[in-house]
Amino acid sequence: MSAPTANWSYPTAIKFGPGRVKELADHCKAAGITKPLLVTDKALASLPITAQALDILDAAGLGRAVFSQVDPNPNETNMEDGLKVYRAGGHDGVVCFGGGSALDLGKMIALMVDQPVSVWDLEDIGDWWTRANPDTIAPIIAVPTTAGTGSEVGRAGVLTNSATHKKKIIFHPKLLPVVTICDPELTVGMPAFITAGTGMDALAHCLEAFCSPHYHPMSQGIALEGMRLVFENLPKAYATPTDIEARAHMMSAAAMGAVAFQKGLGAIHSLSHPVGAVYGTHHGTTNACVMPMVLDFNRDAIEEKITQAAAYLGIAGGFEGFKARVESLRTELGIPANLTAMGVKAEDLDMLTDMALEDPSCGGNPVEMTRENTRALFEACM
Ligand SMILES: NC(=O)c1ccc[n+]([C@@H]2O[C@H](COP(=O)([O-])OP(=O)(O)OC[C@H]3O[C@@H](n4cnc5c(N)ncnc54)[C@H](O)[C@@H]3O)[C@@H](O)[C@H]2O)c1
Ligand SMILES: [Fe+2]
Repeated sequence: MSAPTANWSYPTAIKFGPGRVKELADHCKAAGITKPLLVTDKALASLPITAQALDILDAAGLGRAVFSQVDPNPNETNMEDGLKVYRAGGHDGVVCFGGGSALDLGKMIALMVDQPVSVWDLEDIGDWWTRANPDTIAPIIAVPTTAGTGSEVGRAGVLTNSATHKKKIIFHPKLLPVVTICDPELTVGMPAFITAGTGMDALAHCLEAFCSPHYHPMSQGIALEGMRLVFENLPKAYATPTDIEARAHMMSAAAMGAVAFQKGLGAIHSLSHPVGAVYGTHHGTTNACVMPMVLDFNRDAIEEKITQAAAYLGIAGGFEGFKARVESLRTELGIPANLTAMGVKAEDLDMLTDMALEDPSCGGNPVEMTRENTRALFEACM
């Protein structure tokens, strides 16, 4: 099988397949966007894939501009700078082009063009999103260049509050892109450690959704098949960056992870969010680092489910076999085996524990997270 090409409409319109970025201008026009602001990050802005996307917009006569002041783990200053460019340029839509950082920041710009409330009032808590004026949210087209976060099919963006160093999940139903272009050729140039970390983020989404106790059989099925795609294709994409078929399957797995995690996330993400916010570590790499320890932490609640998953995935040895597979994948991908190796300091563990317990991902963890067991989990990760 070569890399698949397909048009999907779940959960939004997904134009999937190699080379499909060429359709970018057509989709802008169809969405009523005549003057897109392309939001990307500083490193991507100088790469040929970004020049190619801009050429496509230029050839169609769309009056585009670029905003690339996007940090990894983007913050509200990036958003405010982007909003100034958006408003000054009279733009009428956002093309989010990049990894999760650029996608999320582009979504925040689209959301906050003209809102009566602060972005922090739109955190993914209860019905806070109803505080926003939906009519001023700009249309979003997403073009992922990593295969991990799934932000391209999600209705949330992660924004770091640079004053408090807390990562906040900002939610609105209209943050779902009107069209997503999943072109695996765009992911070929990712640095190897980003291929590894983003791919493990997709696995973390599928695994945590699968283990979450909430009732959502549709997500359960998607999460299981998403895990299969990661186990089979991430080592191939890492070893042979030009393997377009493996890259395509990883793009599917990333989107599936984000679809699945409406069922819930868990301790992997609630630990990883504060670590990323405080130390600036890569999100997916941090998730992968703590994944085996979180499996142990949740063992009593998930052993049966993981044993079923292992059988489907062709992994021998039930829970232990599954955990060993995660550990060997982590080693194969060159991901640190503990948080100490990622720069986390023992003296920060109390603060990180407090922050983890505030993270909304805690709510989806199959074992209740308390101050005592979360602190012990952090220690086990060091
Ligand atoms: N919205 C969501 O649902 C969601 C889910 C998970 C994570 N996130 C967030 O997404 C962010 C992480 O996103 P990410 O893991 O995609 O990393 P990223 O967007 O921070 O990108 C990592 C690095 O890879 C580079 N890069 C990206 N694509 C490239 C390519 N094709 N070629 C060469 N270099 C490339 C970027 O320039 C950057 O330096 C975090 O802020 C995380 O919290 C959001
Ligand atoms: Fe994630």
